[in-house]
Amino acid sequence: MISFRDTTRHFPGPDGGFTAVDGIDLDVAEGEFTVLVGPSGCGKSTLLGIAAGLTEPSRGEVRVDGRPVRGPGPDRGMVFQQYALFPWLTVRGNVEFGLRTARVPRAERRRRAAHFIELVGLTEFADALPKTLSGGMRQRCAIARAYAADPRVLLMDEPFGALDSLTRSRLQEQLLEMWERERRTVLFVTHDVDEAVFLADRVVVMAARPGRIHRTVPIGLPRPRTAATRLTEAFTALRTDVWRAVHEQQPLNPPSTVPLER
Ligand SMILES: Nc1ncnc2c1ncn2[C@@H]1O[C@H](COP(=O)(O)OP(=O)(O)OP(=O)(O)O)[C@@H](O)[C@H]1O
Repeated sequence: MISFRDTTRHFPGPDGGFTAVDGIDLDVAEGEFTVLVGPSGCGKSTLLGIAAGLTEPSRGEVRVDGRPVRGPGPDRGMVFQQYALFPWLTVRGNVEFGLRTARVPRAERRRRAAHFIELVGLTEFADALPKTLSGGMRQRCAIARAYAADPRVLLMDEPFGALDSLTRSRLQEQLLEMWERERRTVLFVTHDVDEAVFLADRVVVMAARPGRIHRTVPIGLPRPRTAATRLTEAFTALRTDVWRAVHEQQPLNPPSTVPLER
C-alpha cells in the first residue's frame, strides 16, 4: 500500500547541507500497522512528511497504492502531535470538515461523522469546542477526523506525544480497538519503544546521520491487544529487543564521574 524506493531528502545549507533520510526502501502492506522509532533527528517525521506529500524527496519516491505521491491527498489521513483542530469548529464540525470540502452531501456527512465520533467515545461532546476538551479528547477528535474522510492510509506523527502516560496508554488501547474495527494501513512515528511494540505489526528502527533503516523487528504479539498484553513475557522480550536496536546505534552516556551530593 505504501512503498518507499530509495527515498532521500537532502536539505541544502552551508557546509554541504544535511541529509535527513538517505536511500529508504520500505514496503507497508495493506492493513498493516507499521511503527517507525529511532533517536531524535533520524528523519522519522521527514519520511512521514514525504508520504503525506508535504515534503518532496530529493531522490527516489513514495507510492501509495501504486501511485506516486505528488502532494497531499484524501487517500492519506494525517494525525499530528499538535492537535491541529480548528478552534472555531465543534468536534462535529472538525470531523465533518474534510467531508465538506470533498462535497459529501450533508446527511451522509452527519452520518459518517456521528459514526466516528461514537467510535472515539466523544458523542456527548459532539457540540463542544476544542478548548473545552482535554488533550486526550482532542487527539481522539483528530483521529475521528482523519478516519471520517475514509483514507486508505493513516499517517500518524507522535499523536500521543503531548499526553501524560496514563492517558497515552488508554489512547493506544482505544486506537487499536478502533483499528480492529476499521482496518487501515497505518504508518506511525514515535520515540516511545513501549508504544511502538504495543501497537505495531512491525517496528522499523531508524538510525541517524543520515536517517536510514537500522533494523526491522516483526511484532508477533497476538491481537486483539489489551492492557494485559503489556504484562506478558513476550511483550517484555520484544521491548528489550527494540530498545537494544534503538540504543546500539546511540550508545548510552558513560556513568557520571561526579560524586552524588549528600
Ligand atoms: N526544513 C528543514 N531544513 C533543514 N533541516 C531540516 C528540515 N527539516 C528537518 N531537518 C533536519 O532533518 C533531520 C531529521 O528531522 P526529522 O524531524 O525528520 O527527525 P525526527 O526523527 O522526526 O526527529 P524527532 O524525533 O526529534 O521529531 C533533523 O536533523 C532536522 O534538523
